[in-house]
Amino acid sequence: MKIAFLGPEASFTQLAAIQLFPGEELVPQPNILDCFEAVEKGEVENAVVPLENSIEGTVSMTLDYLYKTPGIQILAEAIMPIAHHLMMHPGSDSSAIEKIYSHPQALAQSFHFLDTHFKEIPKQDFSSTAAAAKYVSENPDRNLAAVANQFAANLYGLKIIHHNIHDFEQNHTRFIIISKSSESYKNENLKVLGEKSGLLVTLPEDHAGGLHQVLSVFAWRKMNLSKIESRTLKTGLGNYFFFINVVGKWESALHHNALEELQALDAETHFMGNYKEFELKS
Ligand SMILES: O=C(O)C(=O)C[C@]1(C(=O)O)C=C[C@@H](O)C=C1
Repeated sequence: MKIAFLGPEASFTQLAAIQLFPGEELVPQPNILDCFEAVEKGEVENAVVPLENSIEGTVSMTLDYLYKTPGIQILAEAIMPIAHHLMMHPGSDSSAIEKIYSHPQALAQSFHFLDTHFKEIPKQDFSSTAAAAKYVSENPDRNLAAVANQFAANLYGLKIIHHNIHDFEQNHTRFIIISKSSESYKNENLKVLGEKSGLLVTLPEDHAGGLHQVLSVFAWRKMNLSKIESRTLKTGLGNYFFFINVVGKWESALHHNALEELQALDAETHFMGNYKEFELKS
């Protein structure tokens, strides 16, 4: 089985993919869009992408492509502890850092540390923490630094100059397995933390109480929502879709006619799947 992941090697997403698909062929992708396209084109069976972080919140590119890519299902979620370190080429001068590179999520999760200690040093977004580490290792003649994990430091031969620079100790990222199939994902080696369903809902034309109507579909059925997040449709200010998580198993008739009721409200609804949440090691 081929699995796409946000690469290159030693990205946090790869660390998640290795635990989710031990022994399978992992195919690194330059960015999150490429992961979705690889699944959509059938180049791979599944992909692992980051969805949300406990410090910085949702990875907006993932949410956007969940909405935009037709026929995508979520097969599972996986929660992994995240530790960011600041690293440089061993021969570089850590007192004269020229620029700090990393994924925007990693820079944001380490914002206070970087603003306190390296306020004047320019930061630059990269497609992943591992890509930033790889770039720093390929430019030993400049005093560059990357925010990445221990595996990236080892793989790309970088020296960690500051450990655990993420601003909050409890730092976890939620990854999802995306696929065009809806077959259930199982992994006996991972602890199951819970179960939920994901829905993407676009409200009927903007009218007072529209969101209330949508939420009431869940409320009177006593469907517990663990997340509801609005995200711009990019069709103009104030136009949103909502990503909604319903806790627990997606029961039979009761929950299914919730989808019919949402459609009846002209709330465009995509059911992304009923899936388990697994615990990963860092
Ligand atoms: O850049 C990486 O290494 C990734 O796997 C992406 C990502 C993310 O987008 O959230 C994954 C975990 C961390 O939160 C930091 C970055």
